[in-house]
Parts: sequence; C-alpha cells; structure tokens
Amino acid sequence: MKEFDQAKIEQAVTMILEAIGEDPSREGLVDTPKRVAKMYQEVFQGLNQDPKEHFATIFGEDHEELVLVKDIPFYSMCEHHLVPFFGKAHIGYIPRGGKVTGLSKLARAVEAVTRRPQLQERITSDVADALVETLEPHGVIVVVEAEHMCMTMRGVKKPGSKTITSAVRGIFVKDAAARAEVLTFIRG
Ligand SMILES: Nc1nc2c(ncn2[C@@H]2O[C@H](COP(=O)(O)OP(=O)(O)OP(=O)(O)O)[C@@H](O)[C@H]2O)c(=O)[nH]1
Ligand SMILES: [Zn+2]
Repeated sequence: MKEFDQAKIEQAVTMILEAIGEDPSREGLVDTPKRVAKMYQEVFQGLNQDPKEHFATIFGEDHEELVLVKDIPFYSMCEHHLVPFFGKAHIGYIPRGGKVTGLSKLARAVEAVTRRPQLQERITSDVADALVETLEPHGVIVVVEAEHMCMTMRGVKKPGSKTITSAVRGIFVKDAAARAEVLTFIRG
C-alpha cells in the first residue's frame, strides 16, 4: 500500500496557484492547498482497494438466474486531465454454484475502481473481471454510461455527450437473447 502524501499535494497545489499567476497567500486561497489535498485523499481512496475484496461475502443461495443492480451512480477522475467524469454503472450477473454476493458489494466494487485516476473502459472491465475471478458466475455484463468533463468544459466542448462502455463475459458473449434481456432491463 502506497502512502498518501498530503504535504506533497499541498506543495504542488501552491505551485500551480503560483504558476497560473495567483497569490496563494490571499485570504480565499490560503487554505486551498489543504482542501485540495483532503479532497484528493477522498476521491483517490480507491487506489488502496481491490474490487475483489468486496466479493468476499458470499451467500450459498441457489439462484442461477439474472441478478442486476442498475443505476449505480459514480464519480471518477479522468486520468488524462484529472477532471471528473461521472455517470451510472449497471452490473448484471448469473450466479453459479450458489455463489451470490451482497447487492451493496457490487456498488462497493464500483467505488473501489472509480476512486482513482481512471479510464471508463478500465472501470467497466475491472468490475466485470473482479466478478468473474471471485464468484465464477455463468456470465457477467457491466455497462457504464458517463459524461466526461474533459469533453464538456474544455477541449472539444460537447456538453451532454455521453460515453457508453460495456464488458461482457461468460454466457452473455454467445447468448444474444440473454444479453438483450439485460440491456432491456437496463434501458427500462
Ligand atoms: N478512451 C478513453 N478516452 C478518454 C477517457 N477520458 C478521456 N479520454 C480522452 O483522452 C484523450 C486524450 O487525448 P490527447 O490528445 O492526449 O489530449 P488532449 O490534447 O487534451 O485532447 P482533447 O481532449 O481532444 O483536447 C481525449 O480524446 C479524451 O477525450 C476515457 O475514459 N476513455
Ligand atoms: Zn480527460
């Protein structure tokens, strides 16, 4: 586990403020480096988490049909620009051999992977792979939809544009009808 270096972030933020021509000692900014460091500790706390650790809670429930938790809200930080991207994650899986996890654990896994510098594609596949590796289900489908601030407040400036990514594992790869069923539930 890597140490979170609060003092280093404070120094860096002070330097950024100086570099943009601000006065870091003026009243409104004097506590800003400290606030930003505290915020980074919160939004990057997933760096010390493994999404798989949340799937340790396993119930021996004989349900080999779809489990879908949809509309899990998340915030993450784009690793290219360190600005937020945010949206919803939807996670569906078909358990095998009684390996069912707690519903909240799916949302906890999303928290673990989103609270670090990220790419939307990696969030999507890391959640899917964590489920596959721990619960060994018949199939997993993860859909993530997000708005990227780096595409809205700067650069190409396209507010409202949405990026949708999916990761499909197991029987959902071949079974188009099963996949379509999940996507219908997600849309509905
Ligand atoms: N694939 C992927 N790309 C992302 C994600 N978040 C941001 N990006 C893109 O990362 C790219 C970085 O492109 P660069 O050309 O290196 O950086 P840039 O000059 O700031 O790019 P522009 O945003 O086009 O101004 C941009 O196209 C972003 O839209 C993500 O989650 N997944
Ligand atoms: Zn970006």
